[in-house]
Amino acid sequence: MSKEYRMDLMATTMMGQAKNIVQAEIDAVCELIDFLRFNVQYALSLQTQQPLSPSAFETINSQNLRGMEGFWAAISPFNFTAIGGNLCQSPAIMGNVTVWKPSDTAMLSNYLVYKIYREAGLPPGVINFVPADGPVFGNTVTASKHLAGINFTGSVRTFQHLWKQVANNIEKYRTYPRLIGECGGKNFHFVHKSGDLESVVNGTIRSAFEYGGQKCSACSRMYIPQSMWPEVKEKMLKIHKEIQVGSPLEVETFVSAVIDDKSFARNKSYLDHAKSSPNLTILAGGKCDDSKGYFVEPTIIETTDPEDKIMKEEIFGPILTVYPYPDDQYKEVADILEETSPFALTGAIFALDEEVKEELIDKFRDCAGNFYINDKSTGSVVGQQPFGGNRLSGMNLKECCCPLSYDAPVKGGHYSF
Ligand SMILES: NC(=O)c1ccc[n+]([C@@H]2O[C@H](COP(=O)([O-])OP(=O)(O)OC[C@H]3O[C@@H](n4cnc5c(N)ncnc54)[C@H](O)[C@@H]3O)[C@@H](O)[C@H]2O)c1
Ligand SMILES: N[C@@H](CCC=O)C(=O)O
Repeated sequence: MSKEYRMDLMATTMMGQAKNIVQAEIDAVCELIDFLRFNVQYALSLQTQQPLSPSAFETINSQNLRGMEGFWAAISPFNFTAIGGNLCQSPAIMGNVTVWKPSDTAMLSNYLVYKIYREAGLPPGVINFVPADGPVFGNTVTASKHLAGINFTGSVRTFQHLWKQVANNIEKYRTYPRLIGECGGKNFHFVHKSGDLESVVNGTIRSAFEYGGQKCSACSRMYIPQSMWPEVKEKMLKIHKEIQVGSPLEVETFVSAVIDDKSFARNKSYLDHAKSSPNLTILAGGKCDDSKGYFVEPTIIETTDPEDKIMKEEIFGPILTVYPYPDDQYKEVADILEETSPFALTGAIFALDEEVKEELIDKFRDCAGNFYINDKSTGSVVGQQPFGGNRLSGMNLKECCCPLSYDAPVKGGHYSF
């Protein structure tokens, strides 16, 4: 990809989706290129999987991969330019036609991705870029008898709605549509008293607040031993004071506005809940302002109730809630975590005690599609930490089914501002 296009992809992602320059590069350039490279290599490797031919002198058996009849609907979220560029092109690489509906709030960068594909030689009619209202698009594609599949990333609510629409129309289709959905999360950091304090502090600040907590993998709840909390809190509050909130176009900005008015209202409702609930104390942030841009302060909340709704529901903004627990009760608290939320996208444990580590890995095996050990819950790299959620977060469809995709060194999560 030319330097000009890489710059344009970053610029459109910064302006349209309010990513700072670092986050825009990770997403719109690096991850998109990684997806393109990975998908081609993966498609080629699928071709090599052939059935047995036990008596090759008499019979040669073969299996050919071909595109499906009809079209795939690719429906993408606002938060990653690379995800839009991936959802539409991965079915196309396998020989399918896709109709790509970008998010209403990521149109500019996504259109540029489409133009780059066309300029790179993609024939007309293979990937069809169709900006549209979500429900109008959903109603239209699920009513078509030619629907071959849906490649969706976004919220649980939208995916379940689409699934129901397909079920209601099931008798109309020429072929059974394949449904692929990767959805939301309520990602956790679970700290044991043997965890490395600096990794906890830096990893949690990054995971909770990079891109304003609008990565599907962002940490939004943390469980920490009471003995560690005072020092971790002090260090986190110190870093919090240095976080720059502002325009994504300013190079020192760490957190910018959330994506739109709906997101602002959702974030505000959780801040209002925190202000009125006796179980919750706002330690830092807590304000929001939509007079110019939809700004929500990076917020750290402490809770005395690990089952408060703020520990269960996806907020998708820069709001982190921390539950300090009695040090000797980590097993009981792990049980609570396991049951608290219907999501299971990403999670991380911070523990250096080998026995405890093994115990927690086993305990949380179904709580996260991507599981991190002594590292933050965000930042998966294509081909290195295959991504996909469990339970309501997704279908765990990754190129590798290993539930423990990443065992990082203890210092792996370090970061300096
Ligand atoms: N698991 C993952 O890999 C992953 C990655 C990124 C984002 N997400 C999740 O995505 C969500 C944030 O993205 P969002 O706000 O764009 O999600 P969303 O569900 O609001 O929208 C996703 C897409 O669906 C479209 N849509 C909305 N209603 C529709 C309908 N009735 N029929 C058809 N399409 C419809 C939207 O226009 C958009 O293009 C969060 O829940 C986040 O966790 C998950
Ligand atoms: N690759 C991203 C996940 C994408 C979801 O929004 C991460 O792990 O940070």
